[in-house]
Amino acid sequence: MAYETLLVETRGRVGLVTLNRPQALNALNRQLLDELKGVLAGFAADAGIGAVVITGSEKAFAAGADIKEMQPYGFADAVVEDLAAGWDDVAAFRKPMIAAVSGFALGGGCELAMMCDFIIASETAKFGQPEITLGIIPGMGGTQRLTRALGKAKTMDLVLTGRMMDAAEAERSGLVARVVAPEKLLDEALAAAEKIAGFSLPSTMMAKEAVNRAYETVLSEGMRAERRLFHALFATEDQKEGMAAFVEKRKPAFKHR
Ligand SMILES: CC(C)(O)CC(=O)SCCNC(=O)CCNC(=O)[C@H](O)C(C)(C)COP(=O)(O)OP(=O)(O)OC[C@H]1O[C@@H](n2cnc3c(N)ncnc32)[C@H](O)[C@@H]1OP(=O)(O)O
Repeated sequence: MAYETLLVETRGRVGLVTLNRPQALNALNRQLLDELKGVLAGFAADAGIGAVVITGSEKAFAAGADIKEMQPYGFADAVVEDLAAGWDDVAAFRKPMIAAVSGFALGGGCELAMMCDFIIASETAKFGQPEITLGIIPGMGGTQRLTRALGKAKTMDLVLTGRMMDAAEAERSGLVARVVAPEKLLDEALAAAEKIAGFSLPSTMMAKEAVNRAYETVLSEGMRAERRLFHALFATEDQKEGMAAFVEKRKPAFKHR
């Protein structure tokens, strides 16, 4: 299937989505969101996909939501359309998803990267929430996910000044999992995704669900959720296979069930 704003391919068990609006530094417009949601729904339903990588261009992962598209909105339009709410479907994707970020990841671009399970950044990456310079605030989760990732002080600094932080600062602050040379970015992200996709899919999905629970609940509830997910995995064929393979000193052949 052809998309106007995305390039989509599969590499083995990995789905690779490249944001493709170079003329607008991959600004996130309605069409891109619709296309991305469609692609992710396809990957969600495809048993052959075990992980996804989202990337952009060398210059920009994404320079934010499309300002030209938002410019004419009034309050009523934003409320009635529930502007930015459609991105919650992207954040709700249940298989592991990695953001491979080069260049600008600003506003909605930074927020999209944070919807992924972790971020691998090129040394050239620049993160920021510059919405304040436009007379608005982040609307795709920036004030919430950034605070959870960086803490209040750094988030206030970024959100209130609108400044950008480079990859080294983003890694030091805990936003980014790894920083790599620009030419290694995609290979590193695809290798990580391939590795994840080789594990039992129920276990990677439950690992993701359990870690995400830590963001949404108190410790005792999170522990209970983890324990139940942990117990549930003993009902899978892959748990039998994984442990048998360890004992028999061979590689496991997971069937993802
Ligand atoms: C989702 C919410 C609710 O949280 C809100 C948001 O995301 S609001 C958007 C937040 N993002 C920004 O404010 C960043 C806007 N862009 C820039 O500041 C600059 O483009 C830059 C610093 C990223 C790069 O600057 P430069 O290299 O000088 O390139 P430009 O000439 O500025 O851009 C090239 C081209 O892309 C268009 N562009 C860039 N960003 C956006 C955007 N977010 N929306 C729409 N269009 C964008 C820019 O207008 C240029 O196109 P032309 O005007 O030349 O046709």
